[in-house]
Amino acid sequence: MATSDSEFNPDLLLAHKLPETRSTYNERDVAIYALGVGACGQDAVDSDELKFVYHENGQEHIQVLPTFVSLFSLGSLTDGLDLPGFKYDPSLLLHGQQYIEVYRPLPSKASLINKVSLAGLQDKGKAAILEIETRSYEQGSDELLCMNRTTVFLRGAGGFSKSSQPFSYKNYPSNQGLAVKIPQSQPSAALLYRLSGDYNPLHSDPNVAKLAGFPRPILHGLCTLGFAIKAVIKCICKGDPSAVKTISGRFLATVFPGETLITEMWLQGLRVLYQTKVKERDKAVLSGYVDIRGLSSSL
Ligand SMILES: CCCCCCCCCCCCC/C=C/C(=O)SCCNC(=O)CCNC(=O)[C@H](O)C(C)(C)COP(=O)(O)OP(=O)(O)OC[C@H]1O[C@@H](n2cnc3c(N)ncnc32)[C@H](O)[C@@H]1OP(=O)(O)O
Repeated sequence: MATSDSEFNPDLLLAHKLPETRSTYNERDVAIYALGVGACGQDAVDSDELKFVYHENGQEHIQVLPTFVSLFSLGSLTDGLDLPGFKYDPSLLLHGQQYIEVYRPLPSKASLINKVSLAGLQDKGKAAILEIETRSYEQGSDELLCMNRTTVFLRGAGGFSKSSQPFSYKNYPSNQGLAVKIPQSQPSAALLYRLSGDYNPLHSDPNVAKLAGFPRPILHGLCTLGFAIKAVIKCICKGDPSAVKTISGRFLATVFPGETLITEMWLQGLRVLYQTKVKERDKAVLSGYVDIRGLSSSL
């Protein structure tokens, strides 16, 4: 029997090949990103952060925050995806989680090829949870630089399972997942962060935000993640971004630009557990972990 493209069809969906994307960046992009997640926002000569925006002390290259690689997972995808055999409303999409692995120190400029695949789909009844994996290779050397797994929470797209057991697909094993105050994000935080490439109007246009069910534009999840991981690098890694191996984060609640983010962290061996809260509402908005390569002996 023929099925229409909008009817749920797991065979069609899981066989669907997502297009490769390309990312090219330079030191200017790296610095704009760092400013967008608050680097030097409190102190323009902060010795832990100046290296992310400037050739401090004549250093040869600007250093790259590990969360910068999350930008490679966006590519052309922020405009939405046509998925055969699956129907969803892009205006109700929320970023649910981000998982990042960084395999080597990031160059301050590069051209990358991003291989994109569907890593998971789950029916949660009121929503569908879709996971997209992006493996980024340096053009020329074909060396794998990093991997992002992006979870999107598609409100209103659940309830598609055809049997009594909710549909659940994952192509990877499921065992993968001090207190510091960080500055108040500026009311313009989302407008600055979007210059790093996520132009979704949910973060800038009051009318689009209202249609999606929010009183005003909300902050990009990856901006909150960038603020949180920068705090972990400062407090636990002594400012060394190359100490970060893996990052995992789940977006628990929305953040509005201008709210104060507080990140708390706990060290368990080489894993840092962290939680970010909005101070004004005492609400947890992000939690997760960072796996680090080693600890400085003075910690
Ligand atoms: C098909 C389209 C693909 C497009 C391609 C996209 C590729 C890349 C694009 C990336 C995204 C770009 C757009 C960016 C948007 C943003 O940045 S939005 C801002 C950041 N995100 C947020 O602010 C979301 C904050 N979180 C929330 O508002 C809520 O947590 C929630 C997501 C609305 C869920 O809350 P709720 O409805 O109350 O869910 P629950 O009842 O608690 O749980 C139901 C089940 O869902 C699981 N779950 C809950 N939260 C998440 C989550 N964040 N991620 C993943 N899964 C989640 C939860 O465990 C429950 O499951 P079960 O336990 O099995 O029942």
